[in-house]
Amino acid sequence: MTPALEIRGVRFGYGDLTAVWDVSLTVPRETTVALVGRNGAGKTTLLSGVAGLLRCQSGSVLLEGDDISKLPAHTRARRGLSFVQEGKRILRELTVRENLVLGTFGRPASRKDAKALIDQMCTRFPPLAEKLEQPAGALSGGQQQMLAIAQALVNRPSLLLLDEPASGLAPVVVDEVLALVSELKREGLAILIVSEGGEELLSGVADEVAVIDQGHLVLTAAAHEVTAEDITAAMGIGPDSGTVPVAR
Ligand SMILES: Nc1ncnc2c1ncn2[C@@H]1O[C@H](COP(=O)(O)OP(=O)(O)OP(=O)(O)O)[C@@H](O)[C@H]1O
Repeated sequence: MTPALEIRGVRFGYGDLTAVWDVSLTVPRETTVALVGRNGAGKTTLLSGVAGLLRCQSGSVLLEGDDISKLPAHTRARRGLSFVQEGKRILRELTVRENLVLGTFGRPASRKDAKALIDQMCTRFPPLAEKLEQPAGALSGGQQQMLAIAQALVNRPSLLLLDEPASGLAPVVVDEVLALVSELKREGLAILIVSEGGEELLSGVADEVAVIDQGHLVLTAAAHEVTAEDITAAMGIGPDSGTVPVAR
């Protein structure tokens, strides 16, 4: 079956700086792939490039078999790619409802369909339903992350890119976010989730793991076939480095 996402030998960077070198990675349908790596390894750059926020210096990106490498970000969104950027990219001054409505603009929906999609999110995320007419900035950190994910879901994606969705959240909220990721996977979504640590592995959310270091993909494996030590070693984190290792 054609994979949800196929990344073939891509390079992405900023001006003269190349931050991701010749990376190839596949995300099969209904599969969650965790992309892990140290600070500055190139995780966000790779996701931003796949989403179309950075120009492809070389290589190609295929969404459900179609080459989207040259398409602008908004067209990729319309094709079913949703990107939740790190740091809760919601509009704090707008209400929760308005943020959700914005999410429906990626793939044009009739007013009736857009309303149905927002109703679905209210059922899925009761705390958002309760605060639908309040400014998004009034939500807790965890609820803002839920809103960011809900905003991505109303785009009816076939591929969801999640950049460190658990970052800065209380442990109980991290568990909620990871439970949601598992649920979305069960519902058939393909997910590429970035993590600096190993939360996704810990909770068994990821089916596959890809490790990136200094812009190079250094390990890809089925999650059940690698140990925490394999991953830590691939990340270039030694036992004496002082960096918290990936836990399992
Ligand atoms: N806007 C930018 N302009 C120039 N260089 C950048 C920019 N963003 C990132 N970089 C550089 O690109 C490299 C990869 O950064 P990137 O943010 O992709 O890493 P990361 O693995 O996501 O790290 P983190 O976990 O800290 O977010 C780093 O050397 C970083 O300094």
